[in-house]
Amino acid sequence: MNKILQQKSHKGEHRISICGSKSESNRLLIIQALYNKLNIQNLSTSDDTQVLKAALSSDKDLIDIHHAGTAMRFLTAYYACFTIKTVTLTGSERMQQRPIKILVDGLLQLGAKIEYINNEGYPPLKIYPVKLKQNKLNIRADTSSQYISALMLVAPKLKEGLQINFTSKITSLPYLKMTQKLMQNLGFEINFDSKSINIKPKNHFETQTIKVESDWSSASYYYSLVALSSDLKLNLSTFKNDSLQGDSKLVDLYSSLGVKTTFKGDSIILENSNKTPLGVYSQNLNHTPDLAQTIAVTCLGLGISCQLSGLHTLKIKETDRLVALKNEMEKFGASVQIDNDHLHMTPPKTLNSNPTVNTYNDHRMAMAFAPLKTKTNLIIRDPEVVGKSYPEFWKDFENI
Ligand SMILES: O=C(O)C1=C[C@@H](OP(=O)(O)O)[C@@H](O)[C@H](O)C1
Ligand SMILES: C=C(OP(=O)(O)O)C(=O)O
Repeated sequence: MNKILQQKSHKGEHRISICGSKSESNRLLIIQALYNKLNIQNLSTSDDTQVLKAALSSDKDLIDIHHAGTAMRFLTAYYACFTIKTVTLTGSERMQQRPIKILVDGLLQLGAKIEYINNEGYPPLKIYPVKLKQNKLNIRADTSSQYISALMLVAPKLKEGLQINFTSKITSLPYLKMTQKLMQNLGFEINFDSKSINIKPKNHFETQTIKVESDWSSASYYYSLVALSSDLKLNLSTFKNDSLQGDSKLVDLYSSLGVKTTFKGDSIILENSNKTPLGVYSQNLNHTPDLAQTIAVTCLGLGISCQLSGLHTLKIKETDRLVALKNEMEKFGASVQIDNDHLHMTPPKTLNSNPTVNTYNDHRMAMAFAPLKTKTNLIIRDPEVVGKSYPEFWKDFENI
């Protein structure tokens, strides 16, 4: 199948079919588990989706979700509200360093019973079956939007729905909008303003079929590749103009990095516009945190400086992505300064040509650096990490 999809067509375009969005898929799997009446097409093939799917159909007392952040957060809310037996929820060594206290405290306000097994504030968690008593909670939204999405997804199945009040600014906002729109498309009632979200209970759910759009975050590596290759034309499917995914902002973000996007049917065509970017590339990426690595590496390959902000969530992801980016971009000769929320990169005059890039168990480190293969002879360590979100990545990439 991939062979056919990836053939170079007669128009000189390389065609790639990217699997369904992992964020959309994982949200839909929770709704499917709660209502049993949802057919999902084009489900993500990512490891993160597969572990969530397996967990939701498991009757074991110990659930291990490996590196999957959304699975950890969504299942914490799911079990805290609906489990009928005590469950231990754990993950990889890194997952046990990724904070979850904000979500757990929110659930405790509803009357949930959750204990930390090792370190307070971090997985693994022991979650007990209880009857919840409250339908309102106050929660910070500035650390990870996943905590809020987790609560939104379980809310309509709670007897009285849920009122979520924010006690801080919201980070990664488009991911909350994705949860909201996806749920509204399925018929759930949600009111969302800058201070709160109110979700009405819903018991009756008609059988529905929904098709997951392909993953825009995965598409970012092809945007980078096109930005770094003057004569490459790619056809990526299946994408739409009115995406639920905030990372569709790639279209704008890369237009000033020399990539033109054309929507054609259910595909996007990417071409190098041959408009060389000028000066320093400055962006606040708070709405698109998963694109930070791709964009920083594109700028390095293009030989332009970047000043990226809005990055404070990067240090609690698969690895501390700010440190990882600094370490690895410096191997190419770049000068990189980071603080809690920023990354400033000045490229070298000439890229070092043989660095070995470490990937820190982070799929996005491997995929973000891959397009530099057009400019250097880099080696990427542990390339199989890409399975977390895009298991077919190397096959698709090498075919181009
Ligand atoms: O809800 C989601 O599907 C996601 C939200 C984001 O996390 P944060 O809200 O923690 O930034 C993003 O980085 C992650 O890859 C997926
Ligand atoms: C941060 C990510 O995933 P998660 O938080 O779900 O592990 C990601 O895919 O870049």
